[in-house]
Amino acid sequence: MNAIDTSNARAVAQAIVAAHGLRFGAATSTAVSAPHFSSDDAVYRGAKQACSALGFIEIDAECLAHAWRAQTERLSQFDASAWPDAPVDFGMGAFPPAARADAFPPCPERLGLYAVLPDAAWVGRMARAGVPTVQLRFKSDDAAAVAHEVQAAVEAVHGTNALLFINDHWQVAIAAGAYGIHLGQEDLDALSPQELQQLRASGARLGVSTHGYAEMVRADAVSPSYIAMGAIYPTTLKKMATAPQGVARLSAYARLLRGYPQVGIGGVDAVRLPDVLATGVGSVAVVRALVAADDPEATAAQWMAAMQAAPVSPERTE
Ligand SMILES: Cc1ncc(COP(=O)(O)OP(=O)(O)O)c(N)n1
Ligand SMILES: Cc1ncsc1CCOP(=O)(O)O
Ligand SMILES: [Mg+2]
Repeated sequence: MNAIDTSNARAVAQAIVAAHGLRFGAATSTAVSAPHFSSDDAVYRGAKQACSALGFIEIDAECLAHAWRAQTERLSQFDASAWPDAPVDFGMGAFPPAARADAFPPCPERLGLYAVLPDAAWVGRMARAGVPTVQLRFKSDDAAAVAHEVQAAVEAVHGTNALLFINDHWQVAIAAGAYGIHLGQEDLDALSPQELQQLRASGARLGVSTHGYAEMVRADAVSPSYIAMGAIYPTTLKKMATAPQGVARLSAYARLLRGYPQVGIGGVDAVRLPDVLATGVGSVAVVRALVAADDPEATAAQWMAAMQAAPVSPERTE
């Protein structure tokens, strides 16, 4: 490792881009404007410049830059090759998160194939096909229709081993006794402290969506049962506010979040599945790969076999 002058932000930026440009792609120059610096620290400034050049959005470049500075202080040296991956450097809570006093109830480390489904009939169908984790993602403002569909989904998994998460409609899900609830960042933001407390007290598992570093830190603050990361690839199912993350970033996220059950989602198909599994995530969530398949049961069986055969990433066993 060549010694880098850590008082020289430009040298820090160049060293980080040189070490990680191939992996994260894109950067041809460190001259990309970093719109705002919140500190004068040269490692922070150089890292923010580098992470911006590597294509990270502002809030993630900011988050990463602080982590680079924290890592450098903690190790008493700057190592451009060491992409930050210690939760403590991101200001996260104690790991493993399941041991925290405020942790949501645990769920399996490897949730396996995770089918995200539009109605209770699909939930029952995939649960009976042996899919280990299913989600009802029923988008409706009609309270009666939501209550009916959630109750039907809970009943649909009876007699199967499927773990059922309900997307968005957390109060209805608690009332119906669902295994867990999945919330996005906006859903979390909409909760009052009292509502978050009510959710915690319910005993339901909580999964949270994330789309980058800043959102992972936000998700970690509520100590959820699992963290979902995406969209990995382009998806036509949902309009995403952020660009597809790709597997290089997903691998970095998975390493940071080791200790959480992890779910990768967004645009995964049979061809892409091995690359996603190689990142170490213990679960892959899909909509179209199952719902639009010619034979959803056969497709689910193939995917489950592929996921069973995937080796546990060494990073997950450290
Ligand atoms: C497993 C899983 N991951 C992510 C999502 C997306 O949740 P959210 O960001 O709240 O968006 P909507 O699904 O509500 O449109 C998910 N549902 N499941
Ligand atoms: C709900 C959701 N959240 C992030 S990507 C996505 C859709 C995933 O659907 P598909 O697997 O068909 O791309
Ligand atoms: Mg949502």
